[in-house]
Amino acid sequence: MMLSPLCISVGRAGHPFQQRCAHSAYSHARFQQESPVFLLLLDCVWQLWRQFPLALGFSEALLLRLANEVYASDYGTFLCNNDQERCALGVKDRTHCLFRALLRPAERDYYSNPLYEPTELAIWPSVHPQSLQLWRGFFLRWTQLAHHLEAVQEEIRSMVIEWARVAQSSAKQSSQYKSLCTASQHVCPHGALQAGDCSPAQSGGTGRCGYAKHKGLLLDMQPGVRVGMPTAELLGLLCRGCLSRVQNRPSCSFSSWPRRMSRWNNMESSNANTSQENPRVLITGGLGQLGVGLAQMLRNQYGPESVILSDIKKPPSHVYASGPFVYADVLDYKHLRELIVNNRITWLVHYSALLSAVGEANVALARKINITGLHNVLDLALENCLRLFVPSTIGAFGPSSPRDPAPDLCVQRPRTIYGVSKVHGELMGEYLHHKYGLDFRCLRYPGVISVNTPPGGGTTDYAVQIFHDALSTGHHECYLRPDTRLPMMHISDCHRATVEFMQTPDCQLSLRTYNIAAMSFTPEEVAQEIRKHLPHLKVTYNPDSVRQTIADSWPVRFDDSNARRDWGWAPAFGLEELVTDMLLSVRDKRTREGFLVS
Ligand SMILES: NC(=O)c1ccc[n+]([C@@H]2O[C@H](COP(=O)([O-])OP(=O)(O)OC[C@H]3O[C@@H](n4cnc5c(N)ncnc54)[C@H](O)[C@@H]3O)[C@@H](O)[C@H]2O)c1
Ligand SMILES: C[C@@H](O)[C@H](N)C(=O)O
Repeated sequence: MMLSPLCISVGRAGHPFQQRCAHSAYSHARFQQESPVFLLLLDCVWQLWRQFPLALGFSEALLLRLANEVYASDYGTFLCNNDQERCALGVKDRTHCLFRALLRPAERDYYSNPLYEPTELAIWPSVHPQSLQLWRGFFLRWTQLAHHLEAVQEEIRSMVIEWARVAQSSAKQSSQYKSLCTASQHVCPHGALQAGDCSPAQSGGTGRCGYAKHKGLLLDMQPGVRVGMPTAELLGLLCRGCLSRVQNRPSCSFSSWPRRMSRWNNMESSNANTSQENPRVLITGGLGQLGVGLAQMLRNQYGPESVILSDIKKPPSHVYASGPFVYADVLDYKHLRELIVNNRITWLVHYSALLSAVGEANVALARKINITGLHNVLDLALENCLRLFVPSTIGAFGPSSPRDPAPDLCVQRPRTIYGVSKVHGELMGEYLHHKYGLDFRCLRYPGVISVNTPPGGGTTDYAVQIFHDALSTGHHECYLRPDTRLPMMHISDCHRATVEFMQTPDCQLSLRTYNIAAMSFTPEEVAQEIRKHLPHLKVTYNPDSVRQTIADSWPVRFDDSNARRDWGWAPAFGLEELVTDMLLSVRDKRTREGFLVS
């Protein structure tokens, strides 16, 4: 702890403890030199501790102990004004040192912060008056409150110990973990919940399983563990959905939980309820290549009425007949808000965007839809406590990014407005997640290959068109060079990844933005694979400079190991399966629509 030597100095440097507090804060007499400077220091440290509960290695209990010891102590640590006085009186020989006592293992354990996460990063406390709070643990220590503080600390400690124990028996645990963490089975100690959200704390709830993670703390209780009231309160604190209830409870000593969560204090979390029910999903830009199929997959799981497709264009009749559709322009904030409120939306999937090639042709519009539209959606998600999914893309990387493979975290300097807007989306979402707890989730999709809805003007579109050409004219003119390798994915893998990711409990996510990968091929390789079925396919190459430049700046492969590890991502389609499926589906579609099939 660094303090300005001009203001305060601590310990050996010679803070005059005797003058400042010898006559005790409990006495009515006041001497000229008396001043609770050390107490002020402790209060400052407590403010830091409160704003950054994971950043300091000690607990509030240590600060309270020091605050007491400085006025009335069995130890000699705070006696006298300086070393000279202490030597003259033989304080060191005739008394015991408090700090040595505090370093004994039992004491050390007791005063350590079980939530402590070492980090290299500097912490920047807020010094706004509204950020500074009354140190209730000290100033109201004779009231009921203090007892709860201890109880909660004890609960945290025992849960951390329990977690360490459980983590050790990992083989059995990991399979249990996987199965228990699937959304349908996920139940927290407060009652049933899914997808990582939490219902309001209920006293004495019995957890069939319990998962709570708040910034690195994973609490994992065995099925059948009886959870006492303080645990339920604690878990309530650690789970976003419960914050409002618990923080407003006067007996809860954590009423001063970090400021960054204060947004949740003032509102009833809709997720608290909805986590027990099916989500209610709104998809923006839903009539593009990806929206209709995703809606179908979600409707199969949650019922047709639970998913609303929206877009600014007229839906084809089969889409209109398949479930709710509404007109929604992402640039119209008020209307979007009305839709979200009136339909009690809990998940928002934000698909509206101009893709890479179209975006370059109309930068102003791309900026508006991809950035202004995104801001509207982020604000609405935050306001209404929605789980927000925003797709990103291989296009979020640029020529200075590692290309083979591109990891989740690396330099991102895309050269398209599309890519820039996507990086902006990733960063804004993550920022709001870290600052306000927004449940932001983002997958970087590869080029997606589908049959039913044509792609909306991207650089990877050739990989869809080639199948249609192969089955119609037998000739495809490719706008990319034959050796342009890009990550690609079958649409059903893309939808499955999205749904699985959305259902993953918060506690399993170590990132908010993940790469997902399935395969990576060049135009020549996909043509070769198609020729195994249609040997007559002819492909000519006429590279388009805009799209070729874009493709050359993108990764050739994605590293998706984090997605595989954290939430079990695994693609079902490789190139061979993709080609077989695409040829079948395109043939079917063309036949149904009365087109010639070669
Ligand atoms: N398709 C892919 O290969 C791919 C790959 C990576 C990421 N993505 C991302 O997935 C999302 C969906 O992609 P897609 O392929 O379905 O895109 P798409 O271009 O096919 O569809 C986008 C939809 O947004 C709609 N839209 C445009 N302006 C709008 C506005 N103002 N308000 C509401 N809607 C508006 C369009 O009408 C269109 O239906 C996009 O964000 C895209 O960046 C797609
Ligand atoms: C890759 C993806 O973002 C989109 N298909 C595009 O090419 O723009």
